Amino acid sequence: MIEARPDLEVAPGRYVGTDRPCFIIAEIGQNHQGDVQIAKELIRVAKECGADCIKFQKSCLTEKFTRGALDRDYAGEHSWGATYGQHKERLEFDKSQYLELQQYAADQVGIPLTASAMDPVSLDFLDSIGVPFIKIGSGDADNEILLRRAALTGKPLIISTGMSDMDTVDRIYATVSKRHKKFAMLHCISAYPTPPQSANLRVIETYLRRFPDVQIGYSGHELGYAITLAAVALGAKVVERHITLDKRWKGSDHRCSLEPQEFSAMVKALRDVEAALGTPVKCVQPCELECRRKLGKSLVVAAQSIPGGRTIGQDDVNIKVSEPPGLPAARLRSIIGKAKTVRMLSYDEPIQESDISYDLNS
Ligand SMILES: CC(=O)N[C@H](C=O)[C@@H](O)[C@H](O)[C@H](O)COP(=O)(O)O
Ligand SMILES: C=C(OP(=O)(O)O)C(=O)O
Repeated sequence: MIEARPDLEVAPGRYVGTDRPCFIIAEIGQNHQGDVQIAKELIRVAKECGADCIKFQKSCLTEKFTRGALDRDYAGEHSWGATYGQHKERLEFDKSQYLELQQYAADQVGIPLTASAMDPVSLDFLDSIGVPFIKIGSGDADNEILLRRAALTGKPLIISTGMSDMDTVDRIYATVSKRHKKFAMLHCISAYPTPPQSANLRVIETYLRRFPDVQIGYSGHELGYAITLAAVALGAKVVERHITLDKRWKGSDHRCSLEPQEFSAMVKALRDVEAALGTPVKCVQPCELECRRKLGKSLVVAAQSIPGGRTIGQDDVNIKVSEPPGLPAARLRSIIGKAKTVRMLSYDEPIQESDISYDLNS
């Protein structure tokens, strides 16, 4: 059971909350290949697919990595340079490119743009260009310095919790909630792709119980989107998935990203799942009435005939599909030994309300 928790305004007028539609982030990440035109195409396509927001990853490389980390060899089929630093440099947009993309997203496409802040300089940069919320990726789930600083901006935060244990997640909650509660935490497994047996979606339920006053979501890296739909069924109110124009492209994330057709199908299926979750109250739905009229069972006369004025006994009644329908089968216990016939009823006749009376003294 998911209790009410305060709504989180993640973009002007767009709230994440228990009774709100799930907020879907299309993570472009580095899938733009370092090309602004591809990035724009991805922004346009993400909007067409029904995403609520698009996201990049912003790093200041010398702030995020040590010299040694930048200089390490990074040969491989998904590498854009001989060293990790060269590879990352190629995939990083600068300030003017961000501003161009931000303007494009706002004016030409109409979708909010944000990015994960992967170091303090990038955090300040994103804050300065007025992104609607700041994403903190799993790589910084245990980075108390960045989390504290992100919380101090006062901006809404969406924080992923891949590569973390519960102590780390508790620390994220403690660090940020000391400043404010305008944040969501996303269950995430940082494996590309994530094997289904490692997705551990029940963690979402754990988070919902353990953190009753913040929003909970899911950032998925599995192949396809069935597991993401299950996350929504378990209560995720923010969903993040990578989007790509072609899964076969060079780059570490393309393979476990969703191509436009698949992303669209996920959004549609996700909206169906949300609608289908409905309410916990069991009741007959208006759309079932047609079937109930055709195949719902009625109380009918089992005996050859029942004279008027007799208290209806167990052997007098059967339950069948009847035309016209009679009293619903569920009324059985309310008439046996309690109701009297007001006229003679014959075999197979549906018993109607007007055919019986109750002796109030019996
Ligand atoms: C943990 C984290 O940051 N994960 C990100 C978000 O999911 C990923 O997009 C990485 O940036 C990407 O997989 C890195 O690939 P490479 O190392 O080839 O640039
Ligand atoms: C690493 C990121 O995300 P996640 O941890 O949710 O995959 C990110 O947003 O940059």
